Amino acid sequence: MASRVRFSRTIFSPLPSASALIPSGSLPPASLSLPLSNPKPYRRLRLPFPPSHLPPPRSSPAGSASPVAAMSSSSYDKELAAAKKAASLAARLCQKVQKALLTSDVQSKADKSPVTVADYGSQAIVSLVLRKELPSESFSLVAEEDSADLRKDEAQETLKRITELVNDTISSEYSMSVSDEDVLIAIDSGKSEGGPVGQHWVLDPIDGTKGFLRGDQYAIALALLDEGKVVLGVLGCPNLPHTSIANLDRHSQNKIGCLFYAKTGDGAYMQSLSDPSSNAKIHVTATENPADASFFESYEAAHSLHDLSKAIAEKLGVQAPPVRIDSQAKYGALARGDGAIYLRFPHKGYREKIWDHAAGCIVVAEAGGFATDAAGNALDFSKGRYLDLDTGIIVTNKKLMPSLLNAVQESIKAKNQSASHL
Ligand SMILES: Nc1ncnc2c1ncn2[C@@H]1O[C@H](COP(=O)(O)O)[C@@H](O)[C@H]1OP(=O)(O)O
Ligand SMILES: [Mg+2]
Repeated sequence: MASRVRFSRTIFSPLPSASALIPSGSLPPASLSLPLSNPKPYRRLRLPFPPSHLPPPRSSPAGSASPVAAMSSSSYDKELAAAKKAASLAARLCQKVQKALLTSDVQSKADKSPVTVADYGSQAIVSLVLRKELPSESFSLVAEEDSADLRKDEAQETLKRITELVNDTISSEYSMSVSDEDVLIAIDSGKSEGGPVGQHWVLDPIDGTKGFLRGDQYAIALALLDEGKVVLGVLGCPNLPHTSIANLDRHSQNKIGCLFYAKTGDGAYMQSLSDPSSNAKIHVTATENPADASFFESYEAAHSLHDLSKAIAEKLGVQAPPVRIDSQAKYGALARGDGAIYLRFPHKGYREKIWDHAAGCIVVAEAGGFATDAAGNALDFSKGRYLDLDTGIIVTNKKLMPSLLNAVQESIKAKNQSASHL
């Protein structure tokens, strides 16, 4: 029996009433309306949004096996500060939308429009904040969304809601206001192809859309690549409890909302999304004995082969049931020692994107863990928008990795043999 880590509505802090968020009866079912704070005398924002381009090539250290770069710990300080700010504001926007979704009687859970609003809004905020905080740098963003659908006539109401939400959210930090067109341009700055040369931001504006719609886990995942290596990563996990999910029953009343961050050579940290002063260094578990280990996998069976994970866990001697949660929140939870292993085996034909692993990968690596593909190769983020992978992704601490890799390879072999006998 899997341990399904679900988070009911009761875990959210006191909510505004649904009617405060959605005018009663005035909206069609697919609509989502959020309140605007009192408008301030905004200065119109005109950001330079050049088409994404690559900075001139720099001499790069010879490629090491690690996807995480080795740099001095003073590097990337201002980039990390900007990334934390961007992910925190994007998380705030997503929280507003999820609260409205969960408290709305109008909205159907199967309706994808809230996630659309939050996806686009989150991507626009991250893009705007990075440009605002790092104005002099060339800017390349590899991100999940583009504005093509939002530019269609039928999407204009949605676009207006997104712009309102973005303005409402950034008004807590900036005296500026953006137009619909600014939002579209900000979203489209995420069209970069990435690659091995120069610096590229990598963003999943909402990782784990299924979890977001269910009211469960999701993450805002932002990383920076430099010469093909991940040099920093930030994971905003608005619904993750501050303390271990391994003891969820005891801590079910605990506060939620975590921001994980890491920069190459500097360790991994966690802070409360609502209280930046609360940061603490985190480490993966030191568990060497698989019998003491627990493992994470996707909540959604469509995202990862649960049968294969079960076979691997049995072969390894893991006793605990799987802990199933959505999104890169799994990387964050593993990095702070909630569990020892993360197994991910997408169904045949699925291509992993770099934004689904870059931030999680450096958070775990800086916490003392390691992510590889099922053949034991380090993940390579330098090949563009996709990771070219052998079969799956496994994550654990360095002591457990050899025996885990062995169990993974034997289990895959056994699965392939039994498939060839059918
Ligand atoms: N068919 C699929 N197989 C594997 N992963 C998928 C599939 N469809 C979407 N995903 C992505 O898997 C990641 C979440 O997986 P999980 O929560 O199971 O770890 C998300 O990045 C999600 O995309 P998205 O970011 O659009 O939600
Ligand atoms: Mg994703």
